[in-house]
Amino acid sequence: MSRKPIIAGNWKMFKTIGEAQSFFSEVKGKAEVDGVESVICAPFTALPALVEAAKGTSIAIGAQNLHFEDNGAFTGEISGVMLADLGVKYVIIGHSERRAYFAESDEIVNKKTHAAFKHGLTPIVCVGEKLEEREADQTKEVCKVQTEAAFQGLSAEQAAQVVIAYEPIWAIGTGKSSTSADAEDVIAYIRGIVAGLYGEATANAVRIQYGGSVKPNNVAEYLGQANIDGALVGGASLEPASYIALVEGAK
Ligand SMILES: O=C(CO)COP(=O)(O)O
Repeated sequence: MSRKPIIAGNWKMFKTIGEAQSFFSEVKGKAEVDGVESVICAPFTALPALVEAAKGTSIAIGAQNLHFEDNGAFTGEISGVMLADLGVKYVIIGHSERRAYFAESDEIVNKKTHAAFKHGLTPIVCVGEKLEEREADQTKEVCKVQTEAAFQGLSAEQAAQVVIAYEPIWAIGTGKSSTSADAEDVIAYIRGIVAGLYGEATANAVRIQYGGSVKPNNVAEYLGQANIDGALVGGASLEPASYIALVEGAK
């Protein structure tokens, strides 16, 4: 079963429109490698310019959040209708920063995942444990609960399209990455959770990324693991040369 590797940059709350455009002009043609999917998840304000710049390239553009309703009195929110209208292809859902700072529950993550599919967007659903949960040996239980909740009510066909990002929270932005063996162990377990819900064929189709202090110098090691299909990268996705190296490292 061959799954196409997927490198996704999560810019978080970084880059103006001009900065996004200049980044894109530097990675165009370079962060495009046969056999590797390359996705840039940018702030909402930079999305129209990036979608325009990405036309005719193999780089896909993603958002970092969406609201689960299509329209309504939800001041400050952006819906799947609006993202699809822009030409956005991916959306990150349930990032640990959104769970921690914006009170996103497993139930909200599930609603957002359904909303993504409703509008033809591919969800990148984030799961992962806190440091205290890891220390209490609860990593797998936390990932099981989050994964099962996120997939609630999805058809097998939809489930196969989900990209899961396993991001141990203690490894995000800390420089303390999980060892590739530990990440592989948890990711293989998460694939088993999907198999339990939908069967082996669906589980074998789902792509699962590792995220947390991924850099050009360690990306290949993660991608070399049997169950790790890509990386969701924060800090190291912000510089063009580094982003290009990440995509090349996923070959
Ligand atoms: O949160 C992350 C990606 O979503 C990981 O961030 P860093 O790559 O900066 O650790």
